[in-house]
Amino acid sequence: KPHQFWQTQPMPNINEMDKLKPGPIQLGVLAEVRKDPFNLIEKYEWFNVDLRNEEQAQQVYTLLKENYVEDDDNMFRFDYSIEFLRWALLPPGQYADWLVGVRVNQKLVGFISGIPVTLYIENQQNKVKMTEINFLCVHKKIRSNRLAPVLIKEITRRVHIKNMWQAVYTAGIVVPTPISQTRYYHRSLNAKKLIEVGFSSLSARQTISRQQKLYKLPEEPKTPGLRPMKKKDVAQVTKLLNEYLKNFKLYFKYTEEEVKHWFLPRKDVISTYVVEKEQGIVTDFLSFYNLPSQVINNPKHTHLKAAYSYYNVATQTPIVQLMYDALILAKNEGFDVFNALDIMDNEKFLKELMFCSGDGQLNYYLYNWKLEKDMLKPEEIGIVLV
Ligand SMILES: COc1cccc(CC(=N)NC(=O)c2cccnc2OC2CCNCC2)c1
Repeated sequence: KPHQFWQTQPMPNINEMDKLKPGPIQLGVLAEVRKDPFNLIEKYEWFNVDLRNEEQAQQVYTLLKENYVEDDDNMFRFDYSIEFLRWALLPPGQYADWLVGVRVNQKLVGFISGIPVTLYIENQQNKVKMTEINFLCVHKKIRSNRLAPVLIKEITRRVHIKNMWQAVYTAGIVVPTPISQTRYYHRSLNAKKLIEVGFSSLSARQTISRQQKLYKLPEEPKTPGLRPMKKKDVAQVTKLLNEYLKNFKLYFKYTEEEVKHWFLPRKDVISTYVVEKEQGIVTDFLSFYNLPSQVINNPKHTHLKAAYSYYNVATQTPIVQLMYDALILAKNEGFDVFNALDIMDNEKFLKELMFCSGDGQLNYYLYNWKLEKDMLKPEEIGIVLV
């Protein structure tokens, strides 16, 4: 039924692709935006989640832990921590009513989030203030009550009220109309565990010890001057990042405030390492975020520890060497696997560093915007969603 709902939304559908001109599909009229929330079915009520409140944060954590995205074989489910959710959903400029919950008898049964972003689309002229949507989740027990479309419409209304008319989001499923279909790759760090949890499998000729040898990594990174990012690096990292992202057709521009929020290391959430040369010059940096998955039923392991490639900028260090060091650092931080999409320059290191392609794809979506061409290639995507 998704297509029924999505046909009602300002997303280009196949046959009208060619006659729309690039830019907003529908022009928003602030005066016409509904001032009151959409109606909910009996006993359901809207609830703005305050993630700073421990109890409310616990409610979101538990809803996601038990009901959020699973892999295609329903063997793993994302298990975002509370500290991760605070990082992801309380960035500078956040709006209190963009963390949208639905409750029944004080229990959280539905959620959707938005954060304010400024997205550059296909060139410097199209600098669009919009929302990044994430964490759409409805409790398994009340699926097909058509709650998801209401959550989407309600957060759309709350974004429109702020005079913003576009959104960016990702999804594993294909609904009208992806702007890019990216593929995900994973690099084994702990071969034995990946086999024990069923993430990897052995072919006839492979053995666990052969796999461990194949994916073995040095104890320490190779690049001289590689160290955890500190506050004093913020200005240089901001310059490096903004300069690098201009190479792509879809990217955010970061203030120093935003770089502080998104890149300063947070234990068990985000790891960022910089390469510092003589006189304190920072020439490169790498970053990855911590998103464990619950192993749904496994006698030996409850979780898969996964690091996800975030933003990596290599101006002096070869990208393959920088990412090889990322693998070593992630291994030393205790991760079992390192995941990456084939976006930005990732193709340059995926094969050489022995990443295997995953069985699914991650689709990028832009709400209410027609691109010059219908799709962007993955290597033209310069944004990473968590
Ligand atoms: C291994 O445990 C999993 C638990 C749930 C889903 C998946 C497969 C999957 N859907 N993976 C991704 O979407 C993915 C693969 C590589 C890099 N980033 C990704 O997703 C990120 C970005 C989008 N929001 C979720 C996290 C795997």
